[in-house]
Amino acid sequence: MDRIRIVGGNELNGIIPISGAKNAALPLMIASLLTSDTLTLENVPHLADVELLMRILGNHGVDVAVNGRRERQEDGYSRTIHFTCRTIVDTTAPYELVAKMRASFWVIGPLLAREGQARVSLPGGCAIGTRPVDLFIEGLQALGASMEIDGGYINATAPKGGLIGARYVFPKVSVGATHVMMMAATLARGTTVIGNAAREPEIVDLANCLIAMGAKISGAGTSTITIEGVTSLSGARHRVLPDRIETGTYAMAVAMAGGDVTLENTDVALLDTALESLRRAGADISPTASGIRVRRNGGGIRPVDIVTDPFPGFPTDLQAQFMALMTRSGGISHITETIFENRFMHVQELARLGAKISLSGQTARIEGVEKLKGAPVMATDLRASVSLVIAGLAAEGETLVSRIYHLDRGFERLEDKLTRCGAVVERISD
Ligand SMILES: CC(=O)N[C@H]1[C@@H](OP(=O)(O)OP(=O)(O)OC[C@H]2O[C@@H](n3ccc(=O)[nH]c3=O)[C@H](O)[C@@H]2O)O[C@H](CO)[C@@H](O)[C@@H]1O
Ligand SMILES: C=C(OP(=O)(O)O)C(=O)O
Repeated sequence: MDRIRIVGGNELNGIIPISGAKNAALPLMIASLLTSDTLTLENVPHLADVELLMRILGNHGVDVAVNGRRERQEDGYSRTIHFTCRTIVDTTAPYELVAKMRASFWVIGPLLAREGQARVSLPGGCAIGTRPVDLFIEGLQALGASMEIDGGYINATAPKGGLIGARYVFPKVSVGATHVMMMAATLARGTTVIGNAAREPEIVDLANCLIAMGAKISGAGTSTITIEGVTSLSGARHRVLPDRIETGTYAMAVAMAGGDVTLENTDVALLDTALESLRRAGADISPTASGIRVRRNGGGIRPVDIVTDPFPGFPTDLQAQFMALMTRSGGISHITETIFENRFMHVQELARLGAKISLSGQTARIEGVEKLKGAPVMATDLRASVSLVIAGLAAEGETLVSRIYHLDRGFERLEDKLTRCGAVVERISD
């Protein structure tokens, strides 16, 4: 199994191109199930999750054509991909595929809206909490669907004549359930109003693509989204928005290792809260014409407390990376995780590098240390894995990160992007 070897101690200097967002590309690809025309997506990152979703969509009858591969290598292998689903050939999403990636469960919305039925396995995904699907069930029930759990699958059936628009207020903010409800409602009869909707930029990106396909949606990016159902959607061409989690991850890597890096093809507005926390920690951050310049020269890392929250709060997907940074701060910081109850799997691995972290409920107390020392580590989820890479950049000697298939789910050309900025990072294939 591949591992990543990092020799710490080098500053990062140069340019890192930011890829299209995994968490936008996935729902956008799924939206191709809503139309018999071609949906063309530009800036699709080359990631294991994207490849897997292509297979899952193929199973439902989506024809996938890739072009533009490596058309601009500097942009990070982003590809333009055409998705065409003339007819849905299978409304079942099997366990073998859905168990590997949680977002694949989201096909339930378009399948139900277009075909009136779906049989979708209960999902898997990163091991960061129990991650139930009650909100999806309640939301789709509000649109008139009958939802039954049978043998690990959800059998969903729309009323005769299709889903019916309704007003539904989520009892808790959910990104996935908002994506699904929004997609399902585009083809429902009448108007749907989603209350307490997720406001993440990826929701806005999906809404913009659906609008380009002919959907009538207003309010995406606020907590109330209104969707007026239409009878059919057409094809469209849409560019996937920049990955704000990848952006924040590299910004934290620079803050950790020191240096001066410009993150290209991204936007400060996508991660205000996280960048503000980084500024308080001592990084110098400024917007450029096409991205963000991050610097930390000389000064130490200051301790900063954070609490994760739905957008526009501090993203849970950057919590592990920020914790890695705080292990080298000049004091004590606290990190509280409010989204996922089991998202501290990186704590014991960071401890192998010499970090001093104690946990009390959902809060970690991090006592900054003078130095970290390289060690073999492994991670059990995507963002935890990259937090170990960040720690390794500042650790003395060699850090070997195993189980890096997690990293390949969400970081395009990670070792290449870091190496070009002066880090010593290499993939070892055993
Ligand atoms: C592919 C993708 O975009 N994944 C992101 C998405 O995951 P995902 O969409 O799975 O996360 P949600 O926003 O749905 O989860 C938020 C919270 O709601 C809970 N919940 C969710 C659904 C439900 O039916 N019942 C329920 O209780 C979850 O267990 C969690 O505690 O948003 C998360 C929160 O920003 C990110 O960490 C993930 O990277
Ligand atoms: C948790 C994540 O992904 P998923 O929702 O697919 O498990 C993530 O992107 O950090």
